[in-house]
Amino acid sequence: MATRTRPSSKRCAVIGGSGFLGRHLVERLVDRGYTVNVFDIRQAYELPGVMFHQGDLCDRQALLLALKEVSVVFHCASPAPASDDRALFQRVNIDGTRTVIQACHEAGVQKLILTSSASVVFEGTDIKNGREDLPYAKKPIDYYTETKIVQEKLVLEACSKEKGFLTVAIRPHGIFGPRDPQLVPILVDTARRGKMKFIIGDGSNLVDFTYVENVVHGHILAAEHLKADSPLCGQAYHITNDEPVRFWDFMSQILEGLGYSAPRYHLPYTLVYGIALLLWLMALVLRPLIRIKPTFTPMRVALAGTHHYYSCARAKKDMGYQPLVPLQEAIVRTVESYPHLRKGA
Ligand SMILES: NC(=O)c1ccc[n+]([C@@H]2O[C@H](COP(=O)([O-])OP(=O)(O)OC[C@H]3O[C@@H](n4cnc5c(N)ncnc54)[C@H](O)[C@@H]3O)[C@@H](O)[C@H]2O)c1
Ligand SMILES: CC(C)CCC[C@@H](C)[C@H]1CC[C@H]2C3=C(CC[C@]12C)[C@@]1(C)CC[C@H](O)[C@@H](C(=O)O)[C@@H]1CC3
Repeated sequence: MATRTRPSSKRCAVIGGSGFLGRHLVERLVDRGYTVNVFDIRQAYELPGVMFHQGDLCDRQALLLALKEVSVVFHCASPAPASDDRALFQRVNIDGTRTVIQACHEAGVQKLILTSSASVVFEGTDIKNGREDLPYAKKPIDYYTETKIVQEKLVLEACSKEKGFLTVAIRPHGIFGPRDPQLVPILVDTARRGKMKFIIGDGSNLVDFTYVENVVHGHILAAEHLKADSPLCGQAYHITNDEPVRFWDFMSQILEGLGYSAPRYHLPYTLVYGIALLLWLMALVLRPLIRIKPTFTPMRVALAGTHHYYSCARAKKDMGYQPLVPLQEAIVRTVESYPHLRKGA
């Protein structure tokens, strides 16, 4: 059992703090006067006022060192969705989150803020202005989503006013911004391979894309509003840009901003989804022999061809959330941040 010293409310830990969202969160926390411990399997940068602890979150002893005298923990670590590795997701998102909760108890942590995902309720059919009371997906499309559901339940069920351990889950959707290793790089790579010529479906589907600084703002508000007498205890909150946009308009704006052509030709949604499912099954069967990573996974096709946007009214009401950066400005800032991905660069 770790020896407890009184934690300061401005001392926090960010698990996954070397990642895209984690690093933006760490930078903002430092600006706001927090002392930050980063816990991650890799150290990606150095920052004054930030102490790095390298380790696997499944290792309780390693975690305990990073949680010493910490009162607030942000848990935003996860394997990348593209890894599609069931055992890894199970180990990190489920078993590892149990370990995080246990280590928080042992270290005397008072608040745990989990980065969940709005996808926990998405199973490939339209969601329009979805609220947090939508049921969890009964048939999640991929392992990532399957384990994010269990992870969120574990964290919310651990909330206990009696034990003085408060938890909340933030559900962002489609995070984008500078240094994102997923959305823009995958999009550009697909365009460079000549595969971004087609619009899946009729192109009218509305979705949420959320600028990383708004997601960070939602996390910090949640941490600061999470109190024993607040409605946040044990609840999930959507954090979005509150400006649903046509999926294909958003993609086209990023592509054209970087000098690539926007997709023009339409393909029927069911056809592309069927092909993606077939490719995914083939990749699964061949996995012991060869590792194939299809670009058009069933999850990506579902996200590209359906409506999925969420209401953030609960976050506005309970924690005074408002997006700080509007969508158009966010797109401009994002495009400018990727000069190395411009066509011809
Ligand atoms: N990117 C999005 O669009 C999006 C949307 C909704 C929710 N989320 C969630 O936000 C969180 C952050 O995502 P991101 O996009 O910044 O991903 P990211 O891959 O950039 O960051 C994840 C970090 O977790 C670390 N990590 C992974 N396994 C670990 C382990 N076993 N122990 C310690 N550290 C480990 C990685 O090293 C990485 O630095 C994740 O929980 C993700 O599920 C992301
Ligand atoms: C190949 C094309 C059809 C699409 C190319 C762009 C995609 C790589 C992105 C478009 C929407 C993105 C997205 C995610 C990953 C990258 C995209 C598929 C998530 C699945 C990442 C994990 C998050 O938890 C999801 C969320 O709920 O926010 C993301 C949803 C959007």
